[in-house]
Amino acid sequence: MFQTSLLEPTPGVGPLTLAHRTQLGDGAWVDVLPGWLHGADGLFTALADGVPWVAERREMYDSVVDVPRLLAFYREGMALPDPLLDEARGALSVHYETRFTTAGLCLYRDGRDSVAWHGDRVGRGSHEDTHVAVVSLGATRPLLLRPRSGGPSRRFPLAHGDLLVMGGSCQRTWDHAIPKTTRPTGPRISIQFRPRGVR
Ligand SMILES: O=C(O)CCC(=O)C(=O)O
Ligand SMILES: [Fe+2]
Repeated sequence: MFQTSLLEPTPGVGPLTLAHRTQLGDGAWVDVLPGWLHGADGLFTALADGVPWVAERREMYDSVVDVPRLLAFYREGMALPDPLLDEARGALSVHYETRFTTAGLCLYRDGRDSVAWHGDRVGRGSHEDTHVAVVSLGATRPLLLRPRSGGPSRRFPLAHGDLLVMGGSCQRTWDHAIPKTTRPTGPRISIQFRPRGVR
C-alpha cells in the first residue's frame, strides 16, 4: 500500500516569529528558521518535475560558459508553480512588511553546481535596504556570507524546508555564495522571493 501521504505532514508554513536573527555587521542581518516549510518532500518533487528548468549560458570575458545550476524565474504577476509557494510568499510579505513580487528558482543538480560570490545588486538592492528570502529544499548546502569590507565568511547550512532571509544592507555590504563541494551531494532546489526591482 502507498502510505507516503500518511507520513508527509500537511503542506504549510510555520510561524515566522520563531526566526532567529543574526546581526552580521555593517547594517546587514539574516533570519534563519529551520524546517519552516512543512510538506517539503512533495514540493521538491512537484518543482523538480513541473518547473520548466533552463540551462543558461553566459558570457564570461571572451568565452561562453554554462551557468552551473538550472534556473527558472517567475516575474511579477506570473502564477507560481505550486500553491505552497503562494502561501510561503504571503506569510513572508506580511511578516516582513514587504511585498515579495518575484520568485527565482535554482536547481543544484549535485555538488558541482554552485553560485559564485555576489550580492543581489541588480536594481534597488544596490542602493537601498532590501529583503531577499530563500527557501531551501532537498540536499543540505551551506550558504556562505562574507563582508565586502573584508573579513571572515559566515556559514549557514540550509536543509530541507529551511528558510533564510537576508535583510538590511545585506545585498550591498555582504556577498553570498553556495560553494561547490566534492562530497557526494544530492539535488537541492532554492526559491528566492524578492521585492519589485531587486534581482
Ligand atoms: O540558492 C541559494 O540559496 C541562493 C541563490 C542566490 O543567491 C541567487 O540566486 O541570487
Ligand atoms: Fe543571490
